[in-house]
Amino acid sequence: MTAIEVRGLHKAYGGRKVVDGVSFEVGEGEVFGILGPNGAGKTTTVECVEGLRTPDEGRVRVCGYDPATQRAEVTRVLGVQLQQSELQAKLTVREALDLYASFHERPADRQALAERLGLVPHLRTRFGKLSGGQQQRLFIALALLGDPRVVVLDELTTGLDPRARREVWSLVESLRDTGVTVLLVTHFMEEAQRLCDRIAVLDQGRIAALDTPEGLIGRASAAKEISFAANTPIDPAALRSLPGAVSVRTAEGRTVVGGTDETVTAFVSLLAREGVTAGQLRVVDATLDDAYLDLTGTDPR
Ligand SMILES: Nc1ncnc2c1ncn2[C@@H]1O[C@H](COP(=O)(O)OP(=O)(O)OP(=O)(O)O)[C@@H](O)[C@H]1O
Repeated sequence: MTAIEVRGLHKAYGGRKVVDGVSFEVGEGEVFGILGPNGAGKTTTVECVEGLRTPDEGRVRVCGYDPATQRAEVTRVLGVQLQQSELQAKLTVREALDLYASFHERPADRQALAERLGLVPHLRTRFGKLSGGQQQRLFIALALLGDPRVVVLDELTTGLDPRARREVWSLVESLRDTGVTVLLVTHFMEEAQRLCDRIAVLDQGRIAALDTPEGLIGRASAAKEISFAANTPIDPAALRSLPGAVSVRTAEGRTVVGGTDETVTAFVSLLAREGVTAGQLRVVDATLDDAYLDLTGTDPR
């Protein structure tokens, strides 16, 4: 079943189009990522899904309900991660859980949720005294209080240290295991690659690509990168003419050739033929970063 449907979504601010014909569907139980440079229209898109913005044009449905006109129904099925500033510093974790539970007709079991998210030792701690990772765990708990079928997480791990980020990732993985559908907006490639079943890359209000992480990586112009420091110079033209080679550049005394498996084999033969020794030779596979850069021409960080 389709959990989220977005079809032909358009939104402009003051005559400037920021979402320009975005369409995607998220299946039940899927973790769907939205990636894109600053200002690409990611938040505007998810805010239309949440019912916080009204589309100028297009169809948006969450579990079959229209967020613009069926707010009560959408609130029952959708959980939204709050932004940090929306909680008062003096509110304790328990008070926050009680307050947000009161917004729902049939709230989830607060104690079980607190246990699942490791919040039990912090129930009496004020929000302002929680670490960044603990605050994010509380935001996830609040998003889950209505026992939602769909959760929207927008830049969930921005500002967290690597350990806290990994902790939050495990929580999202455990959400997936319970069959909850997740719409995740992120700037982190590693996060998208690890958590998402499929990813839409948004660029200037349009979907530049929509695929699995592996599918997107396969679209990088160079599937392999050979990097080395040669003991004698190699003619760049010879490297460029290697079969499958798409790029040759030098960086910090090293030469980097982008290409395919075929390029790697031909490169090794070239070294043997020319009697060149390549020091610190490395061959690495393309990553989601490479694919993202090729698709958007911008660095994700
Ligand atoms: N209420 C608003 N009024 C006018 N312009 C807005 C409004 N909200 C967003 N914008 C503009 O619309 C564009 C898209 O913003 P949006 O927040 O959707 O992008 P984003 O992809 O989420 O960006 P970021 O990664 O920086 O959060 C930006 O140029 C932003 O300045």
